[in-house]
Amino acid sequence: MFDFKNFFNNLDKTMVQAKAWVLKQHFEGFPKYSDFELKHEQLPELSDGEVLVEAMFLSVDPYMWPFSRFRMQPGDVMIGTQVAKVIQSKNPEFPVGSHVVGQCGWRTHTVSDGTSLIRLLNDWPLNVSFSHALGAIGMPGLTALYGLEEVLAIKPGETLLVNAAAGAVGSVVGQLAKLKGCKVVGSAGSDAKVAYLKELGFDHVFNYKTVQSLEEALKQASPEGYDCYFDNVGGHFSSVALPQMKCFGRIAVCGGISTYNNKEPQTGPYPQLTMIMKQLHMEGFLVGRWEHKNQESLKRMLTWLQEGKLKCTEHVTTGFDNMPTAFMGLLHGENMGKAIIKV
Ligand SMILES: NC(=O)C1=CN([C@@H]2O[C@H](COP(=O)(O)OP(=O)(O)OC[C@H]3O[C@@H](n4cnc5c(N)ncnc54)[C@H](OP(=O)(O)O)[C@@H]3O)[C@@H](O)[C@H]2O)C=CC1
Ligand SMILES: CCCCC/C=C\CC(=O)/C=C/C=C/C=C\[C@@H](O)CCCC(=O)O
Repeated sequence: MFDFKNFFNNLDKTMVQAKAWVLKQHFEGFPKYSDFELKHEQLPELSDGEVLVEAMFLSVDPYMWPFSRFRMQPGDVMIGTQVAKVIQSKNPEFPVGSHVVGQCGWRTHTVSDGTSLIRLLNDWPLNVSFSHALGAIGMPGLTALYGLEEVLAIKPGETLLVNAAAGAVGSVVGQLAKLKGCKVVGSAGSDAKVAYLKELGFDHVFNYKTVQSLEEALKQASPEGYDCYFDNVGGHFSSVALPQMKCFGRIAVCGGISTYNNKEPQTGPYPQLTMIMKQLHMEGFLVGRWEHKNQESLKRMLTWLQEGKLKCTEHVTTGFDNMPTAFMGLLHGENMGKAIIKV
């Protein structure tokens, strides 16, 4: 006689209840709560080679806006990276209790076959939060490092301008530039962020939302202009910053967050004449271009962190159900440092 009671009892134990945030419809302008939908799902028992990971920390990033438009369809689970713990395993490379970082999306639990999507966080220092694998010791930190070294090739004594400077990428950009012996000018959207950046050692910082004139603020910060510009914001800010570049200046186009929420494309002064007259070099980049360097680069970043040369600040939102809130908060500039969700 088949023991249905035992079967269903065991079935519940092996089938994990997971939650996932899906994109209900594409964002039109600034994201709204109604653009997201929380789904519940039962995950199947593991097959050989698979692991079940449970999210500990999840990242919200600006790229999720543009990437959702180009990489996702309504109904897809929101893209994103998380730090997770292996809670069930049929893959000897990922023992239960190990920690991973992976592009699992906005999910509480994920079944993975252990391929490229997840990476073991082996030998992670006990005194360093795993969450930093989503920030300074992860994709944003690498973005800062590669933008400075590979794109700008910044040299000691040069003057760097960085906007969104109190954020995950910008705050690392400024600190690394200081380590490289540069003068660093940063902009951010609150007085608290300005104070934080001055504590980090930025030479000059201003609140772009409250200055009388952005042009004057840039001139006062560096009357002789800028050798390098690490652009996270684009739009009007960059239109004003470009004419203040020194001749042969270099611009790393990292992001354009001032434009992501626009329903209509922004138009502004065209850069060509300024670029010709000042013989500027402007280069867009994606952090994945140097993936082959990530292992050595992450070791360098971790060393600077442990030596106290790199400070990592996080803006923590608690609760998986608050992911849309954290994401929209990021786009509103509510975060100082790396925006993460602690489950
Ligand atoms: N090219 C690449 O490979 C990568 C690019 N990026 C880009 O780098 C930039 C920074 O990313 P990240 O550090 O993760 O994010 P941040 O942690 O810096 O958070 C975003 C910040 O952008 C600022 N911001 C938001 N909306 C606007 C606006 N309308 N105008 C001006 N500033 C705004 C806010 O700070 P504030 O208080 O200053 O307004 C906000 O805190 C983004 O543009 C992102 O797309 C990130 C990773 C990889
Ligand atoms: C496809 C349009 C790209 C527009 C670029 C906009 C912003 C730049 C930016 O923020 C880039 C971020 C890059 C992140 C890279 C790696 C990952 O952690 C995200 C991977 C997402 C994916 O590939 O699915």
